Amino acid sequence: MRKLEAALRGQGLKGPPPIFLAGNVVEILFRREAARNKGMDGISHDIVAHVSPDVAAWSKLYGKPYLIRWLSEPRVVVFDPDSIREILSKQFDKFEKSEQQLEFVLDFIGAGLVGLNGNKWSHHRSVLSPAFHTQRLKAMLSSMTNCTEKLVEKWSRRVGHAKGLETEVEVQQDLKRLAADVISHTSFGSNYEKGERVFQGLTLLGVLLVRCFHNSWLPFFRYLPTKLNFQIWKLRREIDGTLLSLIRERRIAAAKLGERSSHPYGSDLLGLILEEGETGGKSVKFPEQAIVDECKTFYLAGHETSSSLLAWALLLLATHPDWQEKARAEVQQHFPNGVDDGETLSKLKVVGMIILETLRLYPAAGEMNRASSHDTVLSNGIKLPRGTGITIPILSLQHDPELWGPDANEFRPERFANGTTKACKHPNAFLGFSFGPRVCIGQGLAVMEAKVVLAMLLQNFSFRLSPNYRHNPTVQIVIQSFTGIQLLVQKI
Ligand code: HEM
Repeated sequence: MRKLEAALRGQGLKGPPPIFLAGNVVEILFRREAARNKGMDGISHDIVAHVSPDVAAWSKLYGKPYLIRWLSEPRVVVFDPDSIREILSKQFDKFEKSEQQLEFVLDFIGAGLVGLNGNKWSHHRSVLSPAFHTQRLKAMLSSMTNCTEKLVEKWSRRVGHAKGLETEVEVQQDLKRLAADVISHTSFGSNYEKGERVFQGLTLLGVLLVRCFHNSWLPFFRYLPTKLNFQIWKLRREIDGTLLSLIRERRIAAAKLGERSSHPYGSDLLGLILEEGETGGKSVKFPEQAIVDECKTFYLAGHETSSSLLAWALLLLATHPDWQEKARAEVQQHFPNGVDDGETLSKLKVVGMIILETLRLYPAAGEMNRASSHDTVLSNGIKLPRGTGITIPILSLQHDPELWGPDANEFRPERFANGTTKACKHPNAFLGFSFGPRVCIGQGLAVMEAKVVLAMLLQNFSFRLSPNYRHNPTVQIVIQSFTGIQLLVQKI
């Protein structure tokens, strides 16, 4: 690693001085925590220096790109969209996720799509992709509307029906519950209650693993027989056991149904994966543990990301009443009687632009990491020896005035009127769902969910900002508001 770092510094890359074992991790966490504890003055979408103060300060001090050390891994923080396109797409086969980057993911959800590289990754991706095709997702519309209906009822009870009545609601927490409900239903259909138990277990596991991560510069800490580790191991066994029993029940039910049904395993995500894994004509069968790990992956990748998007979208609509009105008018035009048709969702252009602009200003994933798996040269001349870590600072890139113009920190959904590639000076500067072969596999599901939820909420309520709201976006797995999002909600 020392040789590798010397080779990077030899090319003129500079960065903050690392400390023994921890590299720059402690300073990054410390800076982010200090910003979070301080909060922001007023509502501004110019949030890079607040959410990623390390990136804002070090890119000014050391230039772009700059060099950090994550524990023992030297990482280049890359800002230039051409280099990012090479890493994610053009030279895709030369970049993967390093063991160090994946340690937490593998401990948490095992070897699913997010945590795999190489041939294993491409096998999983080809088995899973058909489950996310638009036509199959449309079958999930009623799951999404049913879950959202429960939230509409809950808020209606709280707000009351009389005209002019307005109540403060902390929407972020409720939207997290809604997104968990949606992912439980879309993943497990009628077995969603068992699915919910799994997801509650995963939430606790995440908390325990973060505690464990704080000691991760002690070598082998994860393997020591500590009380914390025993708790983690037990919980992991329970979660996997529940998922395995679900899979076996489905297999028995499918064997009974035989050819009498077009989707004998069920038409939720679990059923579709089982169907593809068993009968999709793939040469290598999908083992049970792989399915277990993919179910956990959907939860990790699809829960907090979706709720982050929804919560920020409501905040932005509450603070931009003109866009709230435009979006509501569009929803009322295309869905006069509730959200009842998956085909028509594609007509929600304004809502679609609002979703993209929300993800640009408040991307759920604030950064992505890779490592070079071969000695590689980027077209700007930077040599990346094998094993070099790479950070792509999505948040910073999506707020860069040089790419997005002087209004980069303003909410202007119309910039997406002609799609993501025409929204700014570089066709690949929007990274909300990433791009290239590892583009978010759940993008279609996430956008469909966001459209359904926003449409139903706009049909039923109007939103204004509560004076109790304090703007404090921060990274806690995803970018979310540290103290929730308080809105004044009125029934319409
Ligand atoms: C607003 C919601 C979402 C956002 C913003 C989002 C964003 C992203 C991003 C940026 C990546 C690339 C990460 C990387 O390469 O390091 C990704 C990958 C992924 N996402 Fe999403 N995601 C969302 C919803 C979902 C949903 C609902 C699911 C599934 C149910 C999902 C499943 C995945 C998976 C499995 C990957 C890994 C793909 C691979 O490596 O082949 N995501 N997502």
